Amino acid sequence: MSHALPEFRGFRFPHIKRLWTALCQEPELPQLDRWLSKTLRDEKAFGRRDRLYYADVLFAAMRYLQPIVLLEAGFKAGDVKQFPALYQAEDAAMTSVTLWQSVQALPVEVVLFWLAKLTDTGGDWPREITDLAERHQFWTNVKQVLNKANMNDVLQGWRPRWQPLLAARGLRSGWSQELLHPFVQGQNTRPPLWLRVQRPEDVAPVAAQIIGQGYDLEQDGDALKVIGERGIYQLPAWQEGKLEIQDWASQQISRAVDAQPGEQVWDACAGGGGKTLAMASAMNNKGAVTATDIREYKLEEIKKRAKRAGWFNVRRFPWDAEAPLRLPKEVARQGGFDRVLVDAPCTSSGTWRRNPDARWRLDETQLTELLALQDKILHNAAPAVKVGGRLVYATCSWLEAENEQRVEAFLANNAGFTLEQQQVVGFPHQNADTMFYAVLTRVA
Ligand SMILES: C[S@@+](CC[C@H](N)C(=O)[O-])C[C@H]1O[C@@H](n2cnc3c(N)ncnc32)[C@H](O)[C@@H]1O
Repeated sequence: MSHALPEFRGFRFPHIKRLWTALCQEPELPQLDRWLSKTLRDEKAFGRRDRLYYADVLFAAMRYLQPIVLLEAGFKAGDVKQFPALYQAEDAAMTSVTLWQSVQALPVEVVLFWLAKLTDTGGDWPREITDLAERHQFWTNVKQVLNKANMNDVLQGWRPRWQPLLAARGLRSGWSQELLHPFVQGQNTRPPLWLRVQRPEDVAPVAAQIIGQGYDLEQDGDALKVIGERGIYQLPAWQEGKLEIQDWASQQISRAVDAQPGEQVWDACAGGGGKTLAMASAMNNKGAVTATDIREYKLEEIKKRAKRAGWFNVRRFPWDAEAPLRLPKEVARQGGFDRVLVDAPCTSSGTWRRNPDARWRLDETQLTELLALQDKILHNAAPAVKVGGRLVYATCSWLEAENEQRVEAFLANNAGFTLEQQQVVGFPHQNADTMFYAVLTRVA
């Protein structure tokens, strides 16, 4: 299930090389989707299909960064038997910084060669590659030795050091052995586009409109899954504000909050407001949603989106989780919020399918900092929940350390809360991102 690329055609190489070389000028591992939207906007000579093609190639290369670097190192070392040991050792020492430095040092044609092998893409070979026969032979041999060493997954861009983390997730969530391998492979495929319709009465007419425009559509309850997403912004339903793009796993988190009309709800880490809007939808302009975030500019996005959707009960202000929130008067009067969502900053490991560069950023330092931040946010958000109210802790990560272990740490210090349920939702059970939520009740 590798990410299928159209066959390489030599006339496209100069453009791929130019784009890849420009990408490698970035001093740090770049966030590819942002980089692409900025860069491709300036490529006036490209048509729509060109843009999609070049974006696909760069996305694929980003997914396979580590195997590309290490295959070249192994080829240069020339001892195929030692390749699994070399891979293990390099993986143990590699950080996002050293990986990116190694990528920057590789000739672009070498990147394309290994990318073609890893993704099973046929077509032309860059003419700069003069040792093709030896490279083909090395590839055939490498696959055999990795297979023998039970290390096939490294050719999916899966780091050996993630193996125990995935095993722990499998154990905790009861994923069968048969699910673990597709989970790894699935990291190299993009999930489809999921849409949320603002108002329940619009679901059927909007679905009919999307199908009428020639899209393939599947429904999971009220969530709509669109295949062949490109051009969705032209739909009248989109322009009329009836639709939001929101991953299916993310929709399940807002549903777990179960906001009711007339309640006081706080979205503590609201970001651009994906979940704020979903909760406002459920409340239908009755009661209020308070959206906060440390980054004030993100809250501006919520203002626009709420207006577009016709929700007038969303208020916004910055909050940086250094201390508990000063409750708005009417919330204080009722003893706190009815529901609080803490959608915490995390490694985003559950979004690797969409943002392939995020996987290479996951390292010990990043994780340690995030765990402390998650504890702090949860600890300082909790006092705002009224007795009898609900606290939902969520991440877009599948790592136990960011999820169940944070909930355990919280419960150990907050005896007034009980855990109702916790689970990972989305991929591999659904074709979506992978996310986690825990539902807690304040009992005292
Ligand atoms: C996972 S994102 C939120 C995504 C958002 N809920 C959505 O559905 O679109 C986490 C958010 O936490 C915010 N954040 C990071 N550190 C914070 C802090 N110390 N206090 C409050 N928010 C923080 C980030 O700015 C980011 O927007």
